[in-house]
Amino acid sequence: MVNRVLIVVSVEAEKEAVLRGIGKDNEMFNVVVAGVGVAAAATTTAITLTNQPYQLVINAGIAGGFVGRADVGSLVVANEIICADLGTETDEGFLPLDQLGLGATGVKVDEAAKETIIAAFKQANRKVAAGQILTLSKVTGTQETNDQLIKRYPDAVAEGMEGFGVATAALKCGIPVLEIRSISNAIGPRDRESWKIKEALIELEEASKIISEVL
Ligand SMILES: O=C(O)c1cccc(C(=O)CC[C@H]2O[C@@H](n3cnc4c(=O)[nH]cnc43)[C@H](O)[C@@H]2O)c1
Repeated sequence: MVNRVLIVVSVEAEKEAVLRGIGKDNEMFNVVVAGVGVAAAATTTAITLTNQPYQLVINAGIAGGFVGRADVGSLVVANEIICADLGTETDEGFLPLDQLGLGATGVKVDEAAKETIIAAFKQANRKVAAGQILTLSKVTGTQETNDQLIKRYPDAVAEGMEGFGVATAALKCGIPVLEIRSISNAIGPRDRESWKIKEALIELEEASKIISEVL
């Protein structure tokens, strides 16, 4: 049984969806809006974690799903939170920070909490995929970048823009972390009109309700 959980989202609409799911007076959870991107996510998470004790941090929100791995309208749960653009370009391709000996680019999630939540999603007949969730500082908008990412990360299911920031802050504060997102769009050539944000927020609400029942 987890006593207090911090949920970090990037925009107000995600916070509202999460609160509809968990109940707005649920004292077990604190939902904070960090803003978009790793810097906002890391600083907000670190400041919040130093103000009060927490037993778990969850980065939640909407995300892009890799085609064939995570469909629009489904849920994704990270087994590892990866910063996919921290490193260097070379003539032979991208080299991540860890291969340069300069630090880690992945944070493992809390295994027990992850398994509990995946089982609960399945029990509730939600469509869910588990795998790496990539953090990028820009949304993938071409087929070429999509193809490079799926080649570099065969286990990746989705991409967002905050996970690694939240995870790094949680790691440095010694608090376990999860990343859970609902898929609003397929990753690939930019087609903003096709994003199903309303539907993804409804699914995020469903996911939050289930999370509040099992944690
Ligand atoms: O316009 C709206 O109503 C609205 C409501 C909720 C969220 C948004 C966002 O734009 C959230 C940005 C947030 O979404 C993540 N995201 C979603 N799809 C992708 C993607 O394909 N690649 C990377 N990130 C994605 C990301 O974490 C952003 O912070 C708008």
